[in-house]
Amino acid sequence: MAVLSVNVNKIATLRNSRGGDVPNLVQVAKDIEEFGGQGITIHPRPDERHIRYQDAFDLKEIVSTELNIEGNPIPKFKKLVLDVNPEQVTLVPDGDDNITSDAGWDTITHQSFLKDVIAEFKEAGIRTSIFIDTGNPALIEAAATTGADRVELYTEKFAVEYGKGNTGVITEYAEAAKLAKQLGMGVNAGHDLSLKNINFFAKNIPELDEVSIGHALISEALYYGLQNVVNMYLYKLQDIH
Ligand SMILES: CC(=O)[C@@H](O)[C@H](O)COP(=O)(O)O
Ligand SMILES: NCC(=O)COP(=O)(O)O
Repeated sequence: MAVLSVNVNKIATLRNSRGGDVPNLVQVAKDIEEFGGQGITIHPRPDERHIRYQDAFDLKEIVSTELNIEGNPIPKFKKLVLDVNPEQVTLVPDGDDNITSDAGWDTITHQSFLKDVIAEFKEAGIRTSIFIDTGNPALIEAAATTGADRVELYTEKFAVEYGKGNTGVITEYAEAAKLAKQLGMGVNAGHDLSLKNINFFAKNIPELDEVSIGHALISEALYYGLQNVVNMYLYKLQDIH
């Protein structure tokens, strides 16, 4: 069964909206683990509009499952990750002013940059993952040459097309996952995964190691409650192969 890593960016967004400490990010992360969550994901952005760099240190102290830090490896992000030493780092090619992540890496153009960054993180004992688009096998092949442990399949297109009933979109994800595994990499996935689409996605991607889910999960928790939602995802991910 794929590991469920809960992205808590939106908890930090809510906290920051009042400038205080409600909700308390560390407590929410502890509760998510208590409810069955198998990982905590954060994506500190350069303007720290939701996750602050200090949050990464605070979470490292208490996360007992797996801390995954996502971001573009600009110098201050690299330093943060090396100082915090999470279980996993996911490299995402975001611009500074991105509203959210909107593309995977061009692993061909940035092959040597990624190789160097990945070597540094691996040296520190941190598992590495590269955020990647599907549909072009050459990008997965180039990802493998960087030494990355895993790829994270960027699932926005899947979510949009599946939402319109175009279930055939899964083929490019299935092929990308299969190729990544053949090349010796693990397979993560994320972006816009939700209670509506997670079961179909996971059922069709037997190679799936981990999903990171935030925006939809926190929105769904407004209706069902956080504990129920975590368990609904676990149920939809369990033993489906
Ligand atoms: C890498 C990725 O897929 C993103 O979904 C990201 O982690 C979410 O970031 P925001 O919460 O800033 O939209
Ligand atoms: N890596 C994807 C992630 O952490 C969460 O993305 P989203 O569910 O907030 O779209």
